[in-house]
Amino acid sequence: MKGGQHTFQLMRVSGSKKRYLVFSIFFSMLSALSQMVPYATTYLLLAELMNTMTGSVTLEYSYIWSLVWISLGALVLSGISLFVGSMFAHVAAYDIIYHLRLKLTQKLSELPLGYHQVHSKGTLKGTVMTDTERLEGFIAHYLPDTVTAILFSTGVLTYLFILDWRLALFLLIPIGVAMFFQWFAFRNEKGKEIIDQFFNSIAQMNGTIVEYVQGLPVLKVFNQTVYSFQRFSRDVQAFHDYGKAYSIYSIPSFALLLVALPSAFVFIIPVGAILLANTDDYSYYVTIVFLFLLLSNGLFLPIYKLMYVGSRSRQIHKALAGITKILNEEVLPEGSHTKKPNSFDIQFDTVGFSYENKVALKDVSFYAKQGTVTALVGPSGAGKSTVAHLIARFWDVSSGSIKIGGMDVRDLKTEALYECLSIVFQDNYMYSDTIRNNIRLGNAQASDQDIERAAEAAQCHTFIQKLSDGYDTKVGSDGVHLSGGECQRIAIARLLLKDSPIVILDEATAYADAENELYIQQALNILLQHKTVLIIAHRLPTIQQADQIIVLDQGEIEEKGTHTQLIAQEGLYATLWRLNEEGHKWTLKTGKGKAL
Ligand SMILES: Nc1ncnc2c1ncn2[C@@H]1O[C@H](COP(=O)(O)OP(=O)(O)OP(=O)(O)O)[C@@H](O)[C@H]1O
Repeated sequence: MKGGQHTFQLMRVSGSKKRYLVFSIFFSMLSALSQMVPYATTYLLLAELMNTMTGSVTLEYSYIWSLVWISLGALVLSGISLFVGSMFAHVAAYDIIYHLRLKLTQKLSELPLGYHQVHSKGTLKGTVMTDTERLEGFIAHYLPDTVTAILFSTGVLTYLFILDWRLALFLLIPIGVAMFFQWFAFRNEKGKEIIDQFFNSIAQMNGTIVEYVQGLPVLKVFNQTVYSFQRFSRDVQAFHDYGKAYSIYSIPSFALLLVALPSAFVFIIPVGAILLANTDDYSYYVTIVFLFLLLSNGLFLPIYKLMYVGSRSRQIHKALAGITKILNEEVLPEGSHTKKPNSFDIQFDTVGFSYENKVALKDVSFYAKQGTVTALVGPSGAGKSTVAHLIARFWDVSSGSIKIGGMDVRDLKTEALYECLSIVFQDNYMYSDTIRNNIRLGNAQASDQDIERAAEAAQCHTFIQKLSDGYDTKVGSDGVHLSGGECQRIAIARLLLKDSPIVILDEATAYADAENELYIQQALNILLQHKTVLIIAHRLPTIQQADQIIVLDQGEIEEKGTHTQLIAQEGLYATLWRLNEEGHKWTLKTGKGKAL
């Protein structure tokens, strides 16, 4: 049975203990066995009554009462075991989900940063939260039901075959037909495709919902409604269409199941009548026909539950596939050097790199001396960010090598590499925590004085002090809202605390307003002192003083030199510089063509 395979696969994957699950299975089995007892006692009771009616024995009330008490005791035991089994199943489920979520988040933190750039946060969140929740439901609710249903129905059917195989065969006809159609509906290629499309549409919608919420401010500014957000409405529509298709597809087989399962008596009564008409042992057949009628009804619920679990199995299979895909994702090989290099110059040696099917860098070689500033410029898509990201091992180079202090970045342990460098992005993430703790991320050992000193140097001390709780003010969803420039300066304070010898600036001041840009520049000047700096900037005046400017075009180095040398060369850089200057002269015009 797929459910059992899934559960044990889950336990293997999550590394959780088998104990709770074994207890759960044990008590579910005990419950199933106890459920069968009242049917056996009913059979004995009927047999006793028939024997009394035919005059072969006299009715013994003490025997009848003992059967009644055994039935009641078995029902109570069944209820208690079901409860205990279900409790253990819940504990097992939460234990597995707990370990699975830990493993997933651990794995996500081990995956290269490039992985997170290309995978939607919504889809990852869907796998870590929704898929694991689905598994929780499966283990906690369906597993005890499945164990009980399988044991009960096979036990009862075997017993009925022993009593009379002819009646048992006729009892099996409606059950078999219903089970076959149900199985066929969910196991054939069309069924699998419809179920896959439905669950893929849920995952897709999860991804776009997160994106939609993140992009809401932009949508509002442009006065857009949900329906104009094409991807979102398209995904919601797809979910609706596939959900409808899934329901339409699955309803007939479920309807058949609901009609066929309780209709076994239609077969048992005529076959029973024929058997009664042709037997000498009348009282025996009256007893078992009665028992068959009783049990055909008793089998309905467990078989219905089994079929229901079967119909969910593909969903569980998909959730498990999503989880194992992340867990099996390849991490970059870990280097063996635990200590950071002794020096911090950066050397690119004929570096080539391709994204899945796109060449981004070809034969890129340059040397950035320790303590100097290297600027990367070039048209959009030239490969500037790729160069910066490769130093931080967002991915590994396809060919050539990148060395820090003469040591290949692939040979450094992740901690050693990230001790060497810091990256300042355009957008800086603030955790839902106090400002103090957000800055302390740069160095967990930093004292409050260190934090304030860093904040002062990063030009954010003054505005932090003006906040209601100063450094203890919470930021994020349930705290104050900070402007992009303020977040940027807090991020710089964080990096000042970290004090890494290499700093990469990726369009760090691109969106800052004039006042913030001045503050950020001042903060950066302090951060960058005596560091090896790699800076990507579209606004060329900001990198005019760089020790070396590397001009990239279509993944290749076009020119290299200082600002003066490159202007003199009159190549691509000189053209970009001219365009930049013209851009600065650009002013908004009024409707009448006058400059504002
Ligand atoms: N994750 C990715 N998957 C596939 N292709 C990518 C990916 N990231 C970048 N590229 C492609 O690689 C090339 C180089 O991209 P890169 O971001 O390095 O350029 P850039 O010079 O930094 O551009 P910009 O100035 O616009 O930020 C581009 O053609 C881009 O489309």
